[in-house]
Amino acid sequence: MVNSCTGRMGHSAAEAVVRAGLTLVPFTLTGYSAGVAVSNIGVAGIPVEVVGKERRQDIMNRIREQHPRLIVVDYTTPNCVNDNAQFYADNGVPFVMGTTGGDPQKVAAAAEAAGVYAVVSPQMGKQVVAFQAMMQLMADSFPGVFTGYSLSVVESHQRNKADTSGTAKAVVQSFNKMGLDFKENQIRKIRDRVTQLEAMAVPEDALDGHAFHTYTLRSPDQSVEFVFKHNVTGRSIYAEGTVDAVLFLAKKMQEGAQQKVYNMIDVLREGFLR
Ligand SMILES: NC(=O)C1=CN([C@@H]2O[C@H](COP(=O)(O)OP(=O)(O)OC[C@H]3O[C@@H](n4cnc5c(N)ncnc54)[C@H](OP(=O)(O)O)[C@@H]3O)[C@@H](O)[C@H]2O)C=CC1
Ligand SMILES: O=C(O)C1=N[C@H](C(=O)O)C[C@H](O)C1
Repeated sequence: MVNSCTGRMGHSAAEAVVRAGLTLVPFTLTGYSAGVAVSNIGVAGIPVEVVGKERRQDIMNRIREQHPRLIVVDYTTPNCVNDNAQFYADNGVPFVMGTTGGDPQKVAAAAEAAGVYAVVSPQMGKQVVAFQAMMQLMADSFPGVFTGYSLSVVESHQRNKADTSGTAKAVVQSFNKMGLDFKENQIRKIRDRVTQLEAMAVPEDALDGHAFHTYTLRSPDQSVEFVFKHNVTGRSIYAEGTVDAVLFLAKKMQEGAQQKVYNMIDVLREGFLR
């Protein structure tokens, strides 16, 4: 089940689910209430019924009965991510949480408390996850290595992305361990199209779907500069990674693994890539 197929990322993930030969549950949640939402949307030719909050428990009861091996994928919005995670946990349903914002620790805690399997990650793109893991490794191996250096973080995304990049926030935590004094609220968020086109060189056809990240570190005397950059256009990298996370969870469930909550670095480490 992918929530929400009405959104860009949810739709793309649902298409990847179908491409991978998995069964897409023909229901998806929406933030709208009854009577306002479109009642049906198509994903790769499959009609998917849009379900408002007032019906979500009834529909979830039906889905759980019909699909005992159900796994939910969530790409919704920062303002409902914690409520959704609690809903899945309360229903004992394993989930892949790709939605950023909200309180990711609470998302993980909800799954943990309910004993529900989950992958929670602000970044599903495997190669970007590998970069994240590399930064974590560097921080763990050489804590304080960049003490005294300055850091600038710039992230550019489509105009209607509400929150600051969850990926940038996660990478900043590693830089903090490396000795860089930098707060999440110092991340420069670019959402205006002119800057995206002119300063960030985002291709025009990717303005509605891109994730450009640049991390620049400079020594106190400005004689040394490090630049780490990952620029993504479109959404396929995340959609394919989402399917990997779903398959990884299915395997963990089958094995009855003791650990319940994972991130994408765990998925990568297990070599669970298609
Ligand atoms: N982990 C990763 O690798 C990635 C994460 N993301 C994250 O995914 C999220 C979604 O991004 P994107 O698809 O671009 O955003 P969109 O705005 O396109 O989609 C969000 C969708 O969420 C739905 N929604 C809102 N409230 C609820 C609710 N209460 N219950 C169910 N659905 C709801 C909306 O549907 P409606 O309008 O019908 O209410 C909307 O279609 C963001 O947090 C983004 O940062 C994005 C890319 C990669
Ligand atoms: O909203 C997006 O588009 C993305 N969100 C994630 C984030 O907040 O880091 C991942 C990627 O940047 C795309």
